[in-house]
Amino acid sequence: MKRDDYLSWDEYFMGIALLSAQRSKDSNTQVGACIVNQEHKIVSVGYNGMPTGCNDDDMPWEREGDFLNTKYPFVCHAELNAILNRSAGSLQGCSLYVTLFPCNECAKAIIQSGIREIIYYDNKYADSDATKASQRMFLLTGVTCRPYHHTERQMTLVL
Ligand SMILES: O=c1[nH]c(=O)n([C@H]2C[C@H](O)[C@@H](COP(=O)(O)O)O2)cc1CO
Ligand SMILES: [Zn+2]
Repeated sequence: MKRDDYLSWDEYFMGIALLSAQRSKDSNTQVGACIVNQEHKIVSVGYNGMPTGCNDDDMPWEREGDFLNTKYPFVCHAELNAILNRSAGSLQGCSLYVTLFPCNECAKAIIQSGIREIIYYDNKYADSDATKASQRMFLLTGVTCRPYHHTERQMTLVL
């Protein structure tokens, strides 16, 4: 008999975004992203972290203080990493599963890459200007955004 409690596509791809977020060294916000093509094949994943070659232990992870002593000018966002990490092919028509609604800088990269759909898990900075700018650009360019529909499924991985 066919098993019926298998993961839906949305659960599967958001699950991979959530798992990827667990690689983040950011103690405040861990973000994961998973890019999927129209054939439901994963083409890339990413999480927020310092640029390759910038040692995590030598970089600031603070949120406040002098700008250059915070993480903000340095950290590479999960969505940008996922866009840049793909090994081959175009992202035209792809969907992005991401654990946090994209900021305006990532929105630009998302639009330029050809990604046409965003599924986001959390939108904790919904009131920020960055989010408002993203929404404006997504609306203008026809990139659809939908919140992830939580299924309340609990999963435990024994690693
Ligand atoms: O869309 C995003 N993608 C993403 O990877 N990030 C990262 C950058 C930072 O490491 C962290 C945000 O830090 P904080 O919530 O402490 O301001 O999340 C942040 C956003 C939205 O701001
Ligand atoms: Zn961003």
